[in-house]
Amino acid sequence: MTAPLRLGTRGSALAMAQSGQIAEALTTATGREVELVEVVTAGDRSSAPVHRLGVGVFVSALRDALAARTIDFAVHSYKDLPTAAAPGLHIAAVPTRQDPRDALVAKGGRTLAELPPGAVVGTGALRRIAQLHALGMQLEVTPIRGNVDTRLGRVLGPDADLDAVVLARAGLARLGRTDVITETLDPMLMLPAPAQGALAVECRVDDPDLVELLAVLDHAPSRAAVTAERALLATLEAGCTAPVAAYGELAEGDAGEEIYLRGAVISPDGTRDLRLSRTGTPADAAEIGKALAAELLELGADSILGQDGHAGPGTQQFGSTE
Ligand SMILES: NCc1[nH]cc(CCC(=O)O)c1CC(=O)O
Repeated sequence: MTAPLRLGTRGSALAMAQSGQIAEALTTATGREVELVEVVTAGDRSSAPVHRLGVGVFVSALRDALAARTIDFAVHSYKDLPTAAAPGLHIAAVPTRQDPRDALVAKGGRTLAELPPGAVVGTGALRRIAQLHALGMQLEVTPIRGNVDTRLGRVLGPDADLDAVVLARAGLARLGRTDVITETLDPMLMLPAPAQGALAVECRVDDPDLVELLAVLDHAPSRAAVTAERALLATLEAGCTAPVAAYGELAEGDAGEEIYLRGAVISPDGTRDLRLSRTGTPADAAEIGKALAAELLELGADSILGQDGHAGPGTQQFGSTE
C-alpha cells in the first residue's frame, strides 16, 4: 500500500474545486490516492485590495508547505503565480486550459453594450479596470475583491449595489456557475490576463518520481500558450498589478501548428492602449512572448506601466497581473 499523495490547497470554494478536480484526474490516470490538505494563506486572512497585497500572498503559504514537506504537491491558478522561478520547485503539469476569457455578470441579463452611461461595474484587476475605461462608455468602474460568491452577490444578491461585475469565466466554470454569465467578453475588447484559465501543478524538484507521475496531467498546447503569455509579462517586468494582458492561441497554420499571441498594455484610465500581436511556432513560445514584449516596450509600454497603477518596487517579486 502506498500512502496517499498530499495535495495542498487553499480553503476557498474555487481552490477546493480546482484541487478536487486535479486530484480526481490524477487518481483516474494513475490509480494513486490523493488527500487534500488545507493551507491557510495570508491572502485569505486579509481583506486589503489584491493590488496592495500582491497575489503572491496566495501562493507563498503553499510553497512554504511544499518546502516543509507537509504537502507533496499544489495546484495554483497559474495567473496568480509570480513570474520569478521558485527555487527547488517545478511546474510538473499544465493541465488542459479552461476558456481564458473574462465574463460579465450584469443585472437584468444585460450585455456590455447594453450597459448605460454611468453604470457601476465592479472588478478588482487593473487590467480589467483599464480595458473597461478604454471602451469609452462612461462606465463607473469600482474596485472589488473577495471570493467569487461575494462578488456575484454585489450584482445578484438582496443587497446588490453594482450593475455588473467582470470576472474570469474559468473561475465560474470550475464552480459550476456559468449560468449567471450574461456575456463572455470578446478578447478584442477584454484581453485576458496572462495564464488566465490555466492551472499549474507544482511539486519539489527533489521528488523525481512525483515529477514523472504528475506529467500525465500535462497538456502541451496549454503549456505553450501560457509560456508565451508569461514570457511577455516577465519581459515587461510588470509588477503584480500592472495592466498587462496576453492571450496565446494555438491553431493549424500553413506551416503546421502555430501560436498567435496578442498582448496589450493599457493605462489604468484607459487613455493609452497599446495592442500588438505576433505569430510563431509553439516550440518558440517563450521567444515569441519576449519579442512581443520588446515591441511593446519600443512603443512606450514602460511609460504606461510607470503611471500610477504600477506595483512599485516593494512588490516587484510578484509577477502576476491580478
Ligand atoms: N485573481 C483571482 C483569481 N485567480 C484565479 C481566478 C480564476 C480564474 C483562473 O483560474 O484563471 C481568479 C478569479 C478571477 O479573476 O475572477
